Order: sequence, then C-alpha cells, then structure tokens
Amino acid sequence: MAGAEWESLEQCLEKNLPLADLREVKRILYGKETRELHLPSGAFEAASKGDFELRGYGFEAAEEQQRRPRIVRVGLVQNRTPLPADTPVVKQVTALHRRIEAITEVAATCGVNIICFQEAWTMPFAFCTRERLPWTEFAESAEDGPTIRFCQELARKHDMVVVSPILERDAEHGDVLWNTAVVISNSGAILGKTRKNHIPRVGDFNESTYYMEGNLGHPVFQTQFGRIAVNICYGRHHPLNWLMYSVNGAEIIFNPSATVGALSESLWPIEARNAAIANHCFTCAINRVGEERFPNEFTSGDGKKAHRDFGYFYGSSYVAAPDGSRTPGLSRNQDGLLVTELDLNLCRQVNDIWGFKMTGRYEMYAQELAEAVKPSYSPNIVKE
Ligand SMILES: NC(=O)NCCC(=O)O
Repeated sequence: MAGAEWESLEQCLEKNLPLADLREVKRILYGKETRELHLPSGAFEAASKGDFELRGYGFEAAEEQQRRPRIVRVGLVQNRTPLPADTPVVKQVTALHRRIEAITEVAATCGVNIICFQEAWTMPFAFCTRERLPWTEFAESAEDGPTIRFCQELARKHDMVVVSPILERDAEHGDVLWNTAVVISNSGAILGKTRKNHIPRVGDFNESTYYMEGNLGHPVFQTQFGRIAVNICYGRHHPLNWLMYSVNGAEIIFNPSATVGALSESLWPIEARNAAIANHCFTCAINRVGEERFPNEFTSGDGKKAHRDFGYFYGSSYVAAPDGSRTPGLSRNQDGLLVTELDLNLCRQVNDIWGFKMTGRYEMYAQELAEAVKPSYSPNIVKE
C-alpha cells in the first residue's frame, strides 16, 4: 500500500489520462465539475509558508424566485501530529493548538464560516495501544477544558462556528471518557456536544478500551450559517446513523475521522458521498495525515506481528453535495485546508427532484426494525 510518496488519486488521473478520457472519468467519479473558488493570494502565500495545502471549490444551486441563495463556506482541516507521541502531553497539545491556530487564521482570510477539525485532533491516535497512561491524560472537559476555551477564542476572533472533536472527560458523571465533538457558535458560546455512536473493533482500532458508545443520540445544531451535525469517524459505515442526523434536519454533516489506507481507503470516496446523495445534504469527510509511532509495541489479536505504528493515515478530505458531485480530495501526504462554498438551497432542490425523503418508507422500516431487534424475532425468509 502506498504511503506518502503517492500524492492522490486526482493527481494520478491528471498525470496519466488523456484530456477527453479524464473529463469522462471525472464526470463519473466526481459528478459534475465543482467550480474552483477564488481565494486571496495572501492565503496561498500563508499556506505555503505554513507548509500546508490550500484548496477552494464551490457548489452551485439553481436560482429560486422565493428564496435567496443560502451561501456558507466550510473549512475542513487535516493534519499530522507535529510532535512524536512520546513528547510530554501538554507539549503535544500546545503544538497542536499552535498548528490549528495558524490554519484557522488562513481559513478566516478565506471567509470560512464553519470550520471542522479531525477526530480527536488534540492527540496522537493512541487507541491502538490499549494502554491507559499517558493517553487518557489527553482527555478534557467539553465544557471548560483548555481546548474548548481555545476554540471559543478562535470562534469569537474569526466570527466562525468551530467544530472541535476531542477525547472528552466527563467529570460530572464518574470521570467517564467519550469520543466527542463540541460545537461552538460564532459568538463563542458552546452550542452543545455530540458523541461518537459507533465504536470500531477492527484492526488496530481498539477504541472500546477507552470510551463507550455515545448516549446523546443524533443532535443537530442550528447555527447562523445553517443546521449542522457531526457523525464521528466509524459512524460513516452506518447508513442509519447518517439518516438520523438528516431526519433531525441536518443540512451539513461533518465526518471527522482517523483511518488508515490498508483498512478503508477504497471505502472512503464512497461512504460520505453516498450519504450526501441518500440524505439530500452536504457531507464533509476529514481524515488525518501521516504515520504515528508509539513507544511500545502492540498487537490486535489478528495474527500480525507486534508493531509500533498504525499504518498510513491518508488524508484525502473532501466535501460531497446532495446532487452526488464532490470536490477533489486534499492530498494523501500533506496537512491541508479545504475551503468549500455551499449553497444550502441545493438540499431542498435535489430533494424536490429525487424525492428520497418523500419516497422513503420510514414507518415500514421503523415497524420492521422494532420487530427485528426483539430476541424472539424470526427473519422473514420465504421458503419453498
Ligand atoms: N477512528 C475510527 O473510528 N476509525 C475506524 C476505522 C474506520 O472507520 O475506517
């Protein structure tokens, strides 16, 4: 499996396909072409100086007579952990704060209204180790922890909604840990939090050692820029999880993730895009970048030799639209900021064309599912 030396699927296609073929391949792989967004030259200079990729795209919606366009700019941030995993905890968190502060600064100059960081962005993805210390020391309060206060400052300074996925320690309820995303309004007030509903038990993703399945359901947050929800990482494999955010009215669903190439890279371009299509909403898939090495070797009961690293986090963050089109991905090997302009009117417009909300048989599914989860259930298989 390719590591950092292979930059992206897009770059490979552009390099190797004749123009006419490239157009058709892109039409099928990405839907209709997304417009390149004009971003300030100073932003590109700052990105290049700060050693991260900056890309901008825009999705169009048709003009309506009775509604004005509902334009919003989202920023997706993917990044490496800047310091080795055995550096003292506070140093690692501080370095990540500085990195994100610099990228958010550039996002502000690009007019970003809502920014979302990657899953558990304040720490290395240490859940593979199943060790407690020092990794549980990265957990902090979702109400007044240092990262939340830092994000509140960012939100106020840049008039930006901030979606901050962290490892949460809930001191009010037995000091329990959760995999949480905190949504901070552009006023700086905490709008609320949402927790990861599904915990992976696959490969080295041994996250059930640290926290339980989320208990907050599928909240949707009304922001000044639209209704948003957060489906954290592994939740993207569960179509009903996406559906429930959409049932509650989400227009944009963020999917902050941490996943590696050998496990999921072929699923990555499909799942968030499919969710955008099926739910008539925008989806924003974000993945971290690079390799993270841990001080002690670990195994995961899969016959593989003991190892110290997780494999390759392949970045490739992208945004998908309700009409099935999507932006190209950020690179597989660099920190990056993807700025995307959305017209939220597209959600209803596509709903009116395809009508999945109208034709979905939710009552029938609800009844059948309510039966199927009963221990006495017998599957409806018709036999000769
Ligand atoms: N962080 C996380 O849930 N990763 C699981 C692997 C995957 O969903 O690709």
